[in-house]
Amino acid sequence: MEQNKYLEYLAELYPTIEKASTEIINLQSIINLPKGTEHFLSDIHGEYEAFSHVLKNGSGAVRKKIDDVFGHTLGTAEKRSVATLIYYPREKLEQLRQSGEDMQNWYRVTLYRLIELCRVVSSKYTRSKVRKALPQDYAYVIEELITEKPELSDKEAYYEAIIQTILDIGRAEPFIIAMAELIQRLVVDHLHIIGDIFDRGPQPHRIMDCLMDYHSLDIQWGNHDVLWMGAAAGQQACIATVIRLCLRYGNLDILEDGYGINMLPLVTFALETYGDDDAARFAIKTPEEKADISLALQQRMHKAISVIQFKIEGKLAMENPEFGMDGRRLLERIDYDTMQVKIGQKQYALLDTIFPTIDPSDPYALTEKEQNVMERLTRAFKNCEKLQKHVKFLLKQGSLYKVYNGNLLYHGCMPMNGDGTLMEVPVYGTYYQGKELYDVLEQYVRKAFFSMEDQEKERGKHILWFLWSAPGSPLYGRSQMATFERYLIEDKETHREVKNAYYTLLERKETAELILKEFGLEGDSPRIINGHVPIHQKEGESPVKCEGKVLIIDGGFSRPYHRETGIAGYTLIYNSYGMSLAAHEPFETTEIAIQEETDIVSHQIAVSYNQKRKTVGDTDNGKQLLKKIAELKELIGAYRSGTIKERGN
Ligand SMILES: O=P(O)(O)OC[C@H]1O[C@](O)(COP(=O)(O)O)[C@@H](O)[C@@H]1O
Ligand SMILES: [Mn+2]
Repeated sequence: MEQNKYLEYLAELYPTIEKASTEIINLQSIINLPKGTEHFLSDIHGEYEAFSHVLKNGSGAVRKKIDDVFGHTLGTAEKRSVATLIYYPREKLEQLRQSGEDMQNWYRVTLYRLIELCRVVSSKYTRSKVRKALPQDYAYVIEELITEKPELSDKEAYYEAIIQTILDIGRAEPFIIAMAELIQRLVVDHLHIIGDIFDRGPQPHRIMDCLMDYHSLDIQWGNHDVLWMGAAAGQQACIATVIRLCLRYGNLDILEDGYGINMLPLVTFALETYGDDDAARFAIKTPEEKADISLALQQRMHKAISVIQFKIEGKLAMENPEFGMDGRRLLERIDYDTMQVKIGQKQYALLDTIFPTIDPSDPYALTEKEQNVMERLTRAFKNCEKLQKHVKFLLKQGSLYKVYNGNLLYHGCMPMNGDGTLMEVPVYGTYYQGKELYDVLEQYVRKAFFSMEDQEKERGKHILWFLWSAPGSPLYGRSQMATFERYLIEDKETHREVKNAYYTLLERKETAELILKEFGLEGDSPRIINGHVPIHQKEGESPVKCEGKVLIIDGGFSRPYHRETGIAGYTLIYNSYGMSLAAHEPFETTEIAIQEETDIVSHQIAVSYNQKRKTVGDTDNGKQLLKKIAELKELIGAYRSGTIKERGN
C-alpha cells in the first residue's frame, strides 16, 4: 500500500516510461563517475590565513592535478607558479604586472594552461554539476572551452579564436581569475571541518564567513565551538570564558571589531575594581597594543573576567554534581587568611592574593557590579546579529559526529574506561554511553536554541558548558580543565589534565572496532577521523593510530602550539584513489606564500590505496542514487503491467 503511494508520487515526477528511463540513464552515468574528493581539516583556531591557504590548495590536491596534467611539460618552478596563480590569482596578477612581464604573451600561455587544467578537474563531474559551479559572467565561454567537442574538425582554431577574442577585448585578467577560482572549487567536492574553528587565533569570524560561502561541507563541533555557541545562547560561564580567552591571546578585536560586542562594561569595571592592581598573573600571551585599551588595562580586564568565570563555574559545578566538575569548586577551598588553596590533601600558596570581589562566606556570589557587567555582556552576545548568524550556521551544518562515506568523524573522543569499555556518563539522571551519549548530548545542544520549555532550554545551555570542559564530555576528553591552577598555582603538578583512557586505548585495533560498531560501521575500510589533540611530530608521534583505523588530524594551524608540535599539523584528503594525510609546515603569511610560491604541504602519507578506483556508486550519495534507480525501474514495471497509468502527453 505504502509502496503504491510512493510509486504514484514518483509517477507525478516521471509521468511516462520515457521520462523515467531518461532519469535512470542520467543517474547511472553519475554513479559511474569517480568519487568526488573529500577534504578534512581540523583545529583551525582562528588562523584564517593559514586555513584559507590550505582550503585553496586542497592540501596538495591542486598541486597533484598540476603534476598530472603538466608532468613532463613544465618544470618545478613553473608548476609552482601555476599553483600560486590558482590560489591567489588577483595578487599574482598584480605582482606580474609590476615585474614588467610581457603580459599579452603571458595571458595567452596561462589561459591555455588553465583551460587544460579545468578540463581535467571538471571531468569528474556531470555537466550539470559543473554548470552550477561556473561563474555567471563567463559560464558560456568556459563551458565551450572545457567541453570535448568531437564534432569539431579544427578544434585548435576554434579555441584559439575564443582566446584571441578574450585578449582583444581586454578581459584576460578577470577570465583568469574566474578560471583559477573554478579550479579551486572543482578540486575539492566536499569539506569536513572536524571542529575547533574558534579561539587562540585572531580571525575565527572570517573563517566562519568563508565556510558560509563554501559549496559543500559539514562541521563536527569542537569544544571551542560549543563554547562560542554557549556564549551566543547566553550561557554566562561560556560568555566569561570566551572573553577570557580573547583577552589571554590579545584578541579583543574579534569581539569588538569582528562581532561588534562592546567591551566597555568590562573596561569600566576592571578600572574601578583592579585599578591599582597590576594583575601580573594575567599577562596577555600574544600582546597587541590597542589604541583605546592599553595592555595594562587588558591585563586587568583579563583578571576581572577570570574571577567572574571561576565564580560562575564553581556555582555551576556545585549545582550540577553529575557533571563531575567538583574539582572546579576552588574558591571555597581557599583559606582567605593565609591565601592558600587546598587541592587533594595539599595546600598551595596562591600566586595572586588580591581578590576584592570575593566574599569568603559566599565565594561564588557575583557582586552587584559583576552581575551588572555580565548582564550587559550577555545582552550584547545574544543581540549580536553576526554571531547569531554564525551559530545558526553551525547548528545547520554541524553536529557532534557524522557518519560519512563509511567513516566516523568527531572532534574529541569516545569517553572510555581504562579497561576498554565504554564509559557511562550521566545526563540529567540517566546514564548513557557510546552513540547514545553522543545523541542525547546533541539533542540538548539543539534544545538550548530551539526548546520552548524553559527548563529544557536551560539544561541545554548547561550542556554546552559541560561539553566544553567536563571529564565526561566527548569533545573534551580530559580529567579537568586546570585554568584556575595555571593562573594561580606554581606547582605544575596541579596543572595536569589527564587525557581520557580513549587516547591510550587507541594503540589497540579493538578500540576502534568497538566504537565503529556502535555507529553501525563494520569491516576493514571504516575509519575514525579525529581532531583535538596536537600530534607531537618532534617526538616521533604519528597521526595514524589503531593500526590505521584512527586518524588524528589536528591541523595544527594554531600558531601558539607550533613550538610544541614541531610542525603545523596534518590534514586529510580522500579521493577516488584512496586516502592520504598531508603534513604541513607552519604557514607564515599570505604575502610570503605568494612571494615565495610556497605550498606548505611538506609531504603526503598514503593511508589507504583503493585497488579499484572508487566511484560515486560506492559513496553514501551513490547508494541513494542506486535506490532511486531501483524505484524508477519499479515504476516502469508498474507502467508496463498497467497498475499505474502514464499521464500527460
Ligand atoms: O593554552 P590555553 O589557551 O590556556 O588553553 C589551555 C586549555 O585549552 C585546552 O587545551 C583545550 O583546548 P583544545 O581543545 O584546543 O585542546 C585545555 O585542555 C587547556 O586547559
Ligand atoms: Mn579541541
